[in-house]
Amino acid sequence: MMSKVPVILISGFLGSGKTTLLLRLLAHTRQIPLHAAVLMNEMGEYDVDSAIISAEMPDVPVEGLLEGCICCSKRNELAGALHTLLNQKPDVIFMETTGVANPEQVLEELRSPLLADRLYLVHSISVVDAELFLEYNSRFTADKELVRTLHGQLRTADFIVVNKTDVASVREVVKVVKNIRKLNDTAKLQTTEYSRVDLEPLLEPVLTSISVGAKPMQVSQPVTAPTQPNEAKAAYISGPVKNTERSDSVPKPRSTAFKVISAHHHSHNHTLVSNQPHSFSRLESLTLHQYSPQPLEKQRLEDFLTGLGSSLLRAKGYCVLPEEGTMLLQFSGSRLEWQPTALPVNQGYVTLIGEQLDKALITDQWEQCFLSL
Ligand SMILES: Nc1nc2c(ncn2[C@@H]2O[C@H](COP(=O)(O)OP(=O)(O)OP(=O)(O)O)[C@@H](O)[C@H]2O)c(=O)[nH]1
Repeated sequence: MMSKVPVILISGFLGSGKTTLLLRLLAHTRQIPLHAAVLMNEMGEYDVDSAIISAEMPDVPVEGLLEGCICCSKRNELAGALHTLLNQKPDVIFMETTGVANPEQVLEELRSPLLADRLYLVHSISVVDAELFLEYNSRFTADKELVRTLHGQLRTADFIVVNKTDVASVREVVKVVKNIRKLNDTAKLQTTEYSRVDLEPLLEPVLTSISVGAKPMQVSQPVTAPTQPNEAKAAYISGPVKNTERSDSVPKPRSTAFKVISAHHHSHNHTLVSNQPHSFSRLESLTLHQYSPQPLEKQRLEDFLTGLGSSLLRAKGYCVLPEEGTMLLQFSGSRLEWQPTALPVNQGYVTLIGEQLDKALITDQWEQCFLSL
């Protein structure tokens, strides 16, 4: 009989720190060493997160499912992608969902006959942005489908990472934990920053499966609290918390200055996948290409992104800058991060994810970034 491969599912809202956690897990599996494979699901047309992994760990097999969620529009492609990874005979498969995926449907798919014979879930991890959790909660109240998704991310988890505590006050963190506990009071919960969590207990079932031969397991045994936290700032909470521009000299036709590659409206039609009532999310993505002989200046791009205001929830991509070269751009929670990358990128791009994005205005503003002052 073919042995089953353990799966660790990582979900959580946009920009909460899922890929940051995944990179830590991958680095750790490499040390053990375990042969890990990754299924990456992205809302945009480009697989930024897979590129990050490939740049850091080129030997890790990654399958990307783009422009849709594995919980709805990409659900029928999930089995195929997982079987491709299974052919590489991994010791463990990490699945990272999009920030707007409901893991409840993903778990349902994993239990389907096509997959249940080959895979078993050892952990469902949910990563929460401590700084924005409360804000998103009140902002999206009217979006029933999104609320269901956010709650689904928490309810299905056996391990919850309350991340980004460096940019949230203690009061906020306490409130966030309190809110999470209303939805899930059994999962292990760790508050931390940059997804620094105790990795050993998370990987323990994987090691066990290898030593004793894979045996199916139901979701999900709570993660064993570590005897010694390996990060000073990380803290385990095992139960509910009680307290707390333009030169006319080089005019450019619009079409050469930018390119709107895709505009994806994220809509989960739950009538297709379950008996849930039909409802829609207003979140959408838009990919813009760096496509001009005019260099893209860092400051202009930063002004462009911050100028989009609160409708922009997340932006990521690779930009080729005149001085710095190719840089990975990450924007979440009105914070912008640049990281150098050795990844060969011919043409830069930025994927924007937001609420009711004014595409005409955005593409016009994007064009302005490429025009001489
Ligand atoms: N200040 C701060 N930034 C963080 C922390 N964790 C991650 N980040 C940054 O937040 C941004 C998003 O992190 P990711 O790990 O890509 O988040 P994600 O959940 O995979 O995001 P999506 O791709 O939108 O699903 C990156 O710029 C990270 O460096 C943290 O604890 N504190």
